[in-house]
Amino acid sequence: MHTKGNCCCSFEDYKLTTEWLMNQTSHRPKVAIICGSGLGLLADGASNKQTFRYQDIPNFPISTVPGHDGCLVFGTIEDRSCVFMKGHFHLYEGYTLCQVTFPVRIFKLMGVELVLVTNASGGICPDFKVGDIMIIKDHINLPGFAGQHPLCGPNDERFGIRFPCMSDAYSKDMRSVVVDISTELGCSDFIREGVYCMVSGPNFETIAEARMLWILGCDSVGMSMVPEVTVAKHCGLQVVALSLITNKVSLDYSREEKVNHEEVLEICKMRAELLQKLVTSLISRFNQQQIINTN
Ligand SMILES: O=P(O)(O)O[C@H]1O[C@H](CO)[C@@H](O)[C@H]1O
Ligand SMILES: Nc1nc2[nH]cnc2c(=O)[nH]1
Repeated sequence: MHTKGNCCCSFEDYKLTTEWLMNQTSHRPKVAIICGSGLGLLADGASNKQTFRYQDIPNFPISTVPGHDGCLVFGTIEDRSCVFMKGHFHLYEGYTLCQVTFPVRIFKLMGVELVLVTNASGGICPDFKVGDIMIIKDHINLPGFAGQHPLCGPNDERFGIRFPCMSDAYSKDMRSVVVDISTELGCSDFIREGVYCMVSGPNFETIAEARMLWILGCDSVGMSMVPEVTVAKHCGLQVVALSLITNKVSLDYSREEKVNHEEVLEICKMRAELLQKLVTSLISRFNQQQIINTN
């Protein structure tokens, strides 16, 4: 791999990994599901599964965070091939954003059309409760403001244009499908919509930082997803993103609770089944409505 700006992967690196995977599996997924912290269980609902450990896939980074299994699972849901990332990558692990987003371009080259991202985040909006699921309607790329952006460096036109538009990263139509499905599943009480802010982590927020994020318009905060969504949008993939509110972020100096990663994983376990139902129904609805090309 060569390095230029934040970019450390060449088109040949992406091609090599894609060809390797396509030679190993007959699955040709149209949907990729990126499972956030503790949410790898989302893959359990698929059948005809074929699993690859990240360390066995050429050029793939390796997961180092508890709650991220570190494997790519191909499987079918409602007769459609999907690919699940059980665990994704973070800046705080020491990866470049090129490495963090590497799988997204592999999905693109494999023929994926829709990326469904899940993650865990802290609720800033005081109305949010632990266990709520926030449909992401927009994001703030805080590391991006400081130049930590996955598209910095030479632009490869084979993936997308130099200056991509991000104002429609999370399509309204897709978001309304999620709302409809949650009503059908009887879980609309847990569903919220809001703005996710990415910070680099790995520390959780100070109270002053949390207050600043609330003033800036953020409803929840986490340490992932925005680079993957940015790269997905850049290469023309559709995106749906769901964030599980695993804790309430303290905006008040008198609050005694202290957040920790174990609590985050515990809440993910508690909501995994519901999220799995939601994801499965979403994939089947997208198929029915031919939001995903069925060829
Ligand atoms: O965004 P995901 O990986 O779901 O997880 C969130 O939870 C972890 C902290 O507990 C961080 O990795 C944060 O980003
Ligand atoms: N930055 C951040 N990431 C999280 N992931 C889960 N909860 C949180 C949180 O409160 N803050």
